[in-house]
Amino acid sequence: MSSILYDEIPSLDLNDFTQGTPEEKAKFVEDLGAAYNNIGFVAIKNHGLSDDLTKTLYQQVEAFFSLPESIKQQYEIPELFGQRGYIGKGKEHAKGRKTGDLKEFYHVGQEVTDGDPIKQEYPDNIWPEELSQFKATSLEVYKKLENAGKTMLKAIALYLGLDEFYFEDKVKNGNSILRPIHYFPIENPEEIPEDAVRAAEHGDINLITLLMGASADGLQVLRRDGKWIPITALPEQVVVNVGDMLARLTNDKLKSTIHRVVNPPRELMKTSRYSIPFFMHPRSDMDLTCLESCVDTEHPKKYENMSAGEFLHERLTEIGLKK
Ligand SMILES: O=C(O)CCC(=O)C(=O)O
Ligand SMILES: [Fe+2]
Repeated sequence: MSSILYDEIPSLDLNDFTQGTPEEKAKFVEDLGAAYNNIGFVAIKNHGLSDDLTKTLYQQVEAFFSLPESIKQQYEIPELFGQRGYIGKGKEHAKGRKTGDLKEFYHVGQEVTDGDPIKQEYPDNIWPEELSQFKATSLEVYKKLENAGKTMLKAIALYLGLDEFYFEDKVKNGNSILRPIHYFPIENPEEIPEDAVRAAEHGDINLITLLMGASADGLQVLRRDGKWIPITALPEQVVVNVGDMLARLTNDKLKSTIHRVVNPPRELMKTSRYSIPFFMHPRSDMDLTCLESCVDTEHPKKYENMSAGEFLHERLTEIGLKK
């Protein structure tokens, strides 16, 4: 096993995998595997999201979070445990913490349209009436990121020595979530809890995360030697990282790296930050039992057998979204 200490996250071109020669495709798989084995994050270009679509979604998202609190609250439905719609300021906290993060966000989930009975497992999406393009734009971005995620999972499967299509049926109509986030301005820093941060250090729950907008300052990843590395993605790149479900499946061969979003310096406290992660989840019945190929005497099995649905339920309770 290699042990590279990256100073920044590696950059890859998804076209090498989808349109490249067999050599380019193999190199993509090898580079991706090395990056996920070491730091758990890469930045990719040619992910299929156009600049225009990205811009339109950001514009809709900024307009939504600018609505009066009383309107936004109409889209917060407690019975949904934050699975769909608006989730207000300070509601979510990282696992093992009590102080809420300095953010508000909105969850858009899977729209099942092909008669798959899994539709009954998912609550309906909630759409803000005030914004004419929010629904169409977020669903279009959802599809694009889901497709890019499926391609990344093909490369991951090959790296793990599995069939290229190993994940295909597991993520079909999966429980993925698109999450536009607003890290709101802090008018009076004295009034927030002393240990409150934009997003406290955490690992993501899902298989992989595709993050639009990580080019804004603040996102950092924890390197194996304990050093925090800032993410320096370009505007046209999407950052793709390993989540806890994929780490479980691979017995930590692929690393779900701890990351956080730090507060801005005091003079910038009154500014907003936006980001839009797409959390790629499988269907709830996916078995996350460690792959046999990832367990040996040097790497004893670390995780008990669990389905994706069981793991998700456990984690949502730990982060304050589910009671
Ligand atoms: O806002 C970001 O850049 C990252 C957000 C994040 O890590 C998360 O929501 O899980
Ligand atoms: Fe995260």
